[in-house]
Amino acid sequence: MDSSKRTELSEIGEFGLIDRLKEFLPAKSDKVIKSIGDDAAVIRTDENVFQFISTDLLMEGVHFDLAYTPLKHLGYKSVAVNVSDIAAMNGTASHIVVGIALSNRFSVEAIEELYTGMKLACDAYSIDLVGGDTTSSRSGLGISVTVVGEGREEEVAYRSGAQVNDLICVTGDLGAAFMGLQVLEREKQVYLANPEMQPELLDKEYIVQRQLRPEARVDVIKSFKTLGLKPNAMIDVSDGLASELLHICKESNVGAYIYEDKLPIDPMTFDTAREFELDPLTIMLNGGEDYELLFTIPQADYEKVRNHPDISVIGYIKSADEGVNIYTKGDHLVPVTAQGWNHFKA
Ligand SMILES: Nc1ncnc2c1ncn2[C@@H]1O[C@H](COP(=O)(O)OP(=O)(O)OP(=O)(O)O)[C@@H](O)[C@H]1O
Ligand SMILES: Cc1ncc(C[n+]2csc(CCOP(=O)(O)O)c2C)c(N)n1
Ligand SMILES: [Mg+2]
Repeated sequence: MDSSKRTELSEIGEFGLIDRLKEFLPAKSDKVIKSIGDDAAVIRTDENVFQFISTDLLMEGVHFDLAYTPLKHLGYKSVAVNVSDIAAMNGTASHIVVGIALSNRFSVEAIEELYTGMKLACDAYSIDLVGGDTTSSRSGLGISVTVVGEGREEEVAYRSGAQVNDLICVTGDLGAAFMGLQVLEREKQVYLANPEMQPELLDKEYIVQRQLRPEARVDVIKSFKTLGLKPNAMIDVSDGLASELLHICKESNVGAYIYEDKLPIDPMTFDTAREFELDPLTIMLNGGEDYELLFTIPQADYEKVRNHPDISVIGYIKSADEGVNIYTKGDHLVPVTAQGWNHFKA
């Protein structure tokens, strides 16, 4: 690392920074099967049992706004987003440790509310919270969760495993969490302008809940086992479909074609996007925080997913020289660019 030169974080963005750290920190032990660069690190523990480790930090003002985020939901979400990274490896989460940075603006009851949400998530995902760290903060609430899990060697799905001609699949629907956030921000502004006004959230329940209390798709991971399906590559959608597809293509050294008319969107997300004069396609591609799974499977496995209610086939893996493109409804072929969430990028 050249420390005589000053490079702005905004020049390289979050992913450029991670690439540099990855170069700087090659793994020493041959037990490290996958170091920096996937949804979780993969460590060999036993002959064919692999352990996963991943961590996610949630910062007030960046990841949540306490003006409209109930602490119980926040506790649930901070666990769910971590479990999601283990699911993205086709693994099973087992334990978490939790660090919290607090100011004395929080009461003991408020912190118990946060932990009630975490406990609910631990129960829902059958994991145990086994430790953590507590510190004071002068700049808002911070929640750091580290999760460990495991999986069998032959079942692990890396970002790097996509093969030319694979089908590209995504679970659930896209863009709902982003539109939920827009609604919450709008209601916050209305409230600030006139505290007498009641928030109008009743008809937006689904998308608001997708923002405040997302679920990790462990249900889909379980159904892979029942279906006898092992994705060639997988990632969870935290920064937006476009960004995650580009990660899979970069790591697998392949290209991709996806189809706008195959992308799954809930009618409430679509209608709310229109209400906000936003393009539903942009929201589906770049919204972020969906915590759905994006994965690729061999074409021979099509029958296994064809009638699955929670899986959409959205395109094909192509060779790298074909690029990563989307066929829009007007039949235009447009390059997919990552305009989703990227810490530091303007
Ligand atoms: N500060 C860091 N130091 C070392 N490795 C890092 C750092 N930040 C991220 N990484 C690693 O970079 C890879 C990609 O991280 P990233 O946070 O983009 O993935 P993710 O956890 O799937 O996404 P998200 O944070 O949106 O859930 C992971 O292997 C992660 O462990
Ligand atoms: C108050 C507030 N502002 C913005 C957002 C949106 N947001 C924050 S982090 C992130 C991507 C995932 O983060 P990471 O990559 O760190 O896991 C997104 C889409 C929000 N939820 N709340
Ligand atoms: Mg991830």
